[in-house]
Amino acid sequence: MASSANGSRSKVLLLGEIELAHSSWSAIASLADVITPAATSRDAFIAESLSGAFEGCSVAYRTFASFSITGKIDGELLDALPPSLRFICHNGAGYDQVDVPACTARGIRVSNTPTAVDDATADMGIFLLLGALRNLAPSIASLRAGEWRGKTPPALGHDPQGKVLGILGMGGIGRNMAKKAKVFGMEIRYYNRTKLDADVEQDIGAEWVDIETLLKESDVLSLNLPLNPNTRHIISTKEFAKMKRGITIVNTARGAVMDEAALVEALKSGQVGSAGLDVYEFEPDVHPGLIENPRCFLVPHMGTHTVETETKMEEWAISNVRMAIESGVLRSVVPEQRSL
Ligand SMILES: NC(=O)c1ccc[n+]([C@@H]2O[C@H](COP(=O)([O-])OP(=O)(O)OC[C@H]3O[C@@H](n4cnc5c(N)ncnc54)[C@H](O)[C@@H]3O)[C@@H](O)[C@H]2O)c1
Repeated sequence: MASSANGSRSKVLLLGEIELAHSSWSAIASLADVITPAATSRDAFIAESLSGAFEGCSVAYRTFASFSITGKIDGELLDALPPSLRFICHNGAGYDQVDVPACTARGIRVSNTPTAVDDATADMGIFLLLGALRNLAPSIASLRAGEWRGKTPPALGHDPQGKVLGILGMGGIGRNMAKKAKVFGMEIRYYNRTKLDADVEQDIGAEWVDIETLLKESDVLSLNLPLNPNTRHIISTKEFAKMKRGITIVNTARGAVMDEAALVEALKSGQVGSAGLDVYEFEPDVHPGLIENPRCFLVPHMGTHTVETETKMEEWAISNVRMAIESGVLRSVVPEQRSL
């Protein structure tokens, strides 16, 4: 049976719910004691931790939704958690809710769930791309309001065929989306910090361009890069001004990689023709300028919201918990900690 350094049974802190992978989680519960916080707010969580409730926990499993209990996993929170904590297993590909440098400074390793999310999030990207290009939001609303196509006919949409799709951030989701967009007859360009190997580029059928060219030549721009201090507001007023007038913007990454207020202005002026958005800068609040704009095709952060993908993500995150308990290593440590 897995045990901690002092020979006692391992303890796992469960932050959030297990929704689907119940039998894999039961197997964890047979290996380790599972501690669940009673707190429902950050202040109460910190107080509960300081009272010793999580003493001896070496691994934490956390969900995106557990942010409502703990807030950001930052230095303040880590200082309140017991020094026994060595691993944080995040259920999600994007881990901007976790301050990785603060974890690294305390010797805590962080994992995420790469690849498990690729198909579902890229599918959502394609759905938003088509919905925004085809200008579907007003007709969906008018039909539901019992007005068929509305009081005035909806504006004509655009076809994806022959359009340039620019992908900013060509990781797992970007590459998956590129392949799917190709089937719709789109020409794929991308900018990534590191250029893909030539054989991968050829397999996907995508051409690397610098970021200026990507902004200037894309008919549709899809944001697929992580949110971190380098990428926050990577797209704002200055970048919109460099784009083709009437561009379509798709964002399934994180709201704050784009300056949402600047997007609202660019939509108002017509510089941005339409937007398909899954993510927002201040979730769950959505800028009223997006909600009231009929050229915005909006969904509420539904990228991975399928039985199959949520199951895969939970299984993946749980496999990190299991490896941490059994072998003291993580299956998928986040890129920033790979060289440590
Ligand atoms: N909407 C959703 O439900 C949902 C689901 C999964 C992931 N996401 C978001 O999508 C993001 C991408 O996910 P992924 O699995 O493809 O990640 P990934 O790590 O596989 O790919 C991200 C890519 O972005 C590149 N990148 C990083 N900084 C860059 C920069 N400044 N300029 C250009 N490229 C840069 C990286 O080199 C990498 O290739 C995640 O970080 C997450 O925030 C959202």
